Amino acid sequence: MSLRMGRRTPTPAGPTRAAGRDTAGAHALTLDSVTRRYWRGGKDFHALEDVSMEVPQGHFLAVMGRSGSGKTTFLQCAAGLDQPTSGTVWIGDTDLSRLSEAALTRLRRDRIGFVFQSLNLVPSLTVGENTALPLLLRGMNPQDPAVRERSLKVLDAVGLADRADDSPLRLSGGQQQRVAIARALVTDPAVIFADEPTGALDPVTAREVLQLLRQAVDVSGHTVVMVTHDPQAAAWTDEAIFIEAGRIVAREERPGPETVARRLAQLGER
Ligand SMILES: Nc1ncnc2c1ncn2[C@@H]1O[C@H](COP(=O)(O)OP(=O)(O)OP(=O)(O)O)[C@@H](O)[C@H]1O
Repeated sequence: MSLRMGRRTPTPAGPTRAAGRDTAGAHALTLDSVTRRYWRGGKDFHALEDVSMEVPQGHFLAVMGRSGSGKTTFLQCAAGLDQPTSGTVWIGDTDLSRLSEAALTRLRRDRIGFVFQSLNLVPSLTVGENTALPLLLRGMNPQDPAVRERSLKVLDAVGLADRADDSPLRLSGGQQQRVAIARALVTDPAVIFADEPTGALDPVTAREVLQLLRQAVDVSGHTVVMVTHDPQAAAWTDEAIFIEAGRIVAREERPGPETVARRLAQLGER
């Protein structure tokens, strides 16, 4: 699966949560009646239809469903990479639909962490520099000791502080994915979106990566939204939602691998 950049119509930057919602601040991510339509084959096609959900802070959510069900569309709309046709997405108290393109770019840079299946590390930079990249994009000076300190801290959290000066090319796939997680953590984001983060890894390495995401939730209180096909991966999360034809059709709290596999099989039968 790959993330696609969507086109947005800039609107004036403005404040935040709709009047009347009394849960401000309690949720890291809120979707309210989010619909994403495409014009396809001469008619409207709903890639996402009337999706509402709230993800509390410090929650680990798995987004599951068959191929083409709408998982990537969900992730892209939730992460501000694509604009819903209707409905609203909040990151914390910020209504994404009210942000200009520039403000949205800043929000993605400063308040959202991304971990993709493809590793997206820059081979010409060291592991430490790759980790610090979001800070440098924010305008921090690479020579600032605080940058080095912060990247070493998150690299330490993923067990790779001693590789800070290495090239990412000298790391295994699993180690590179750990660097990607460190990079996602470096800005202390409101939400980390992970798109099949273990899709390219063997089961043992996948387990290490899932353990780190779990730790980011349990130890540091981060919020993680992870798209996955894998029931074993979903079993590390607090909740799995199941998407079919653009709608959330089921949810499981504390999902076990067998329950998730059964749910997925049921989706296949519908
Ligand atoms: N730009 C687009 N134009 C038209 N249709 C689209 C576009 N992007 C996605 N779709 C359609 O929306 C539906 C949901 O796609 P999406 O990529 O969200 O599914 P997915 O669950 O992530 O699938 P996979 O697991 O195979 O990556 C699919 O039918 C897809 O063809």
